[in-house]
Formats: sequence, C-alpha cells, structure tokens
Amino acid sequence: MAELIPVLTIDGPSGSGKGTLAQRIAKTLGWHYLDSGALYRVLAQAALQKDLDLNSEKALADLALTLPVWFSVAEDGLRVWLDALDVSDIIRSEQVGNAASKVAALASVRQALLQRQRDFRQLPGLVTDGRDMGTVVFPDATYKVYLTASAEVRAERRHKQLKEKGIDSNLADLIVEITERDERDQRRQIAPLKAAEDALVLDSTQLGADAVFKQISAFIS
Ligand SMILES: Nc1ncnc2c1ncn2[C@@H]1O[C@H](COP(=O)(O)OP(=O)(O)O)[C@@H](O)[C@H]1O
Ligand SMILES: Nc1ccn([C@H]2C[C@H](O)[C@@H](COP(=O)(O)OP(=O)(O)O)O2)c(=O)n1
Repeated sequence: MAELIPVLTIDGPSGSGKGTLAQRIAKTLGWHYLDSGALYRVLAQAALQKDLDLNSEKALADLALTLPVWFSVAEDGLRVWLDALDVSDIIRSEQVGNAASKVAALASVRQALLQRQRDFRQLPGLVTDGRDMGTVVFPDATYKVYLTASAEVRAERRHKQLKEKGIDSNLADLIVEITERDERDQRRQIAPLKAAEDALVLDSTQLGADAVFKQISAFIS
C-alpha cells in the first residue's frame, strides 16, 4: 500500500531553499526525490518550444498527459530530461519559471500531472518539494515542512545561483518577478501555495542551509 511508504514534503515560495534541502535530505536518507516544480517547468518549456498559447488549457493538459519528462541523478544533482534533451539548465530561467507558474494555474494541467507525481512514492521513501505537496498531492505525508524566507533574501539567493550557472540576471528585476510569481501561485483557485495545517513552518531568512538541514533532520528523526 502506497500510503505506508513514508513521505517528507517541502513546500514553499520560489528560492526558499526547497530543492537544495529536499535533495540533501533524500540523499542522506537514501530516499527517492521528486522535484514537482520541474514537471511544470518542463511542460512550460515544451509549450514554449511548440509556440502554444499558455492559456489554452486543453492543449496544455494533453501535452502534460504525454510529456516525455524523466529524471536522472548526476554528481552535481538532479538532471531533467525532455525526451532525449537535457533541459536541466534551460528550465531554471525566470522566463520558464513564470511560464510554469501560468500553466500550473490550470486545473486540468494539475489533474494531468497528479498521478505521475504520486507514482514517485516508492520504498524506502520519498522526499518531494513544490507548492501543493503537503496539501494536495500527498495530504497523508508522514512529515510536512513549509519553508519560507523574505522575498529580498530569496531573490538574492536566486541571483547568486544564476550567476554561478553563468546566467545573467538583475537583482531588482528578480525581486519583482519572484514576488509576482509567488502572488500568482498563492492566489490561484486550484492547489494554491500555502502551508498545510500540520506542516512545520521554517523561516530561513536568517538561517543558512546547514542550519535548516539540522532543523528538518531533527523534525523527522
Ligand atoms: N538557508 C539558505 N541560506 C542561504 N542560501 C540558501 C539557503 N537555502 C538554499 N540556499 C541557496 O539558495 C538558492 C535557491 O535554493 P533552491 O533550493 O533552488 O530554492 P527553491 O527550490 O525553493 O526555489 C540555491 O543556490 C541554494 O544553494
Ligand atoms: N507543486 C508545484 C510545483 C511548482 N508549481 C509551479 C509554480 C511555480 O512558480 C513553478 C515553478 O516551480 P519551482 O518549484 O520549480 O520553482 P522555484 O524553484 O521554487 O522557483 O511551478 C506548482 O504550481 N506546483
């Protein structure tokens, strides 16, 4: 029974550290990892490549149902594939992030990706991050965390992260983009970004990644 397989969900706004912490904890525990945001990002990337209108719900839901997205684990972390193409870096741009947030507001797109996400619940356990992991996709998760930080600090982290990847960005633009994306994700009708009632809420504005890792590790031990 899938319900007996442990799950740790980490939800929160953009740049709060979900992916970094989720991957580190999955590696430590030897559990599987699902980056749910990558599914929406790959869908957005595929839609942009096909020049699809980001409001055309039926076409996007059909694309989501058959999307040839898959993951592999490399030395430097998760690799994301769209068919035979490694899209790990291209999907991390704010342009794709914004498009992902738009397609993610469509009910039939979310429905099309629901079972695919639940299928990641495999022994010995799953760590997953996103917006609705603890509220909608895995409401019965064993442990739920909601990770947040101020918009300024999150934008600064993203700025640094993009710079390390050799991608140019402007800090002031990033603050605006991240704030707009958070608002869209929070205000949408279906599966909005919010903390599950039974989640541990962690504000990492003043906490380094190691300190957050320690707090989550203590929470699940
Ligand atoms: N607590 C933290 N303090 C400082 N930097 C952090 C912290 N958590 C994550 N980071 C860094 O911030 C950036 C964004 O983190 P990421 O895990 O991609 O966020 P999210 O998945 O929530 O968008 C990464 O470069 C990561 O190394
Ligand atoms: N479970 C999820 C995960 C992501 N999304 C949407 C909303 C987000 O703005 C985009 C991109 O998500 P992603 O987690 O990759 O974004 P960040 O790394 O936090 O910036 O996808 C979602 O609606 N539900």
